[in-house]
Amino acid sequence: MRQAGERCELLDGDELREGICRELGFSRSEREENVRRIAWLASLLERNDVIVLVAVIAPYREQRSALRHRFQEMLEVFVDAPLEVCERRDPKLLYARARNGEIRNFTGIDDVYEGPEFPDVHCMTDRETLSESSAKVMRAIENAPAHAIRTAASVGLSL
Ligand SMILES: Nc1ncnc2c1ncn2[C@@H]1O[C@H](COP(=O)(O)OS(=O)(=O)O)[C@@H](OP(=O)(O)O)[C@H]1O
Ligand SMILES: Nc1ncnc2c1ncn2[C@@H]1O[C@H](COP(=O)(O)OP(=O)(O)O)[C@@H](O)[C@H]1O
Repeated sequence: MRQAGERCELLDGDELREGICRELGFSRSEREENVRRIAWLASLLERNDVIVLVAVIAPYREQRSALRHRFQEMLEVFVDAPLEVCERRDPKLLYARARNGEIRNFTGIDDVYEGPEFPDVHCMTDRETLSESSAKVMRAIENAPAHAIRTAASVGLSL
């Protein structure tokens, strides 16, 4: 996206949990607070015409839908894979640690994940390549009305 001249930013749950969300754990209220802070940051960036990719678990359907009104435009991307595929990948060995009881309240093992019923983009990562999944996301952003308006504004059109 940057190569295409877009102003964009990636907010990754993992990284923000070492920064502005440092003291938060994984109880329901802490996950909600984590997502609330990240959404607040994303809305500030959006206000400044930045396209923000928010890579968080955000496990609660109700909170995700409540956040929609905070944004001029929000696309919900479901990065989906069956549990057994996640466990096979296990790049950080967290599933293994959750299975042997070292980590409690782990999403998908002993904690809830309420998948979106009607995501704007559905990436079935066990059946598509990384570039197919990212192309889907890029297409959805390009087709989003707010993006079209911004692009038109930057070339001097009015919609
Ligand atoms: N108990 C438990 N459950 C889920 N995830 C855990 C847990 N403990 C640590 N981790 C690591 O934290 C990352 C998920 O953090 P998020 O901020 O995205 O989660 S949430 O939206 O607040 O639910 C997630 O990072 P990613 O692997 O990059 O998704 C995990 O590595
Ligand atoms: N289509 C796809 N989209 C996203 N990730 C994929 C896809 N296919 C395979 N993967 C793999 O899934 C894993 C995702 O791990 P990671 O980046 O740690 O995810 P997260 O930080 O979102 O939990 C990586 O090993 C990645 O290569």
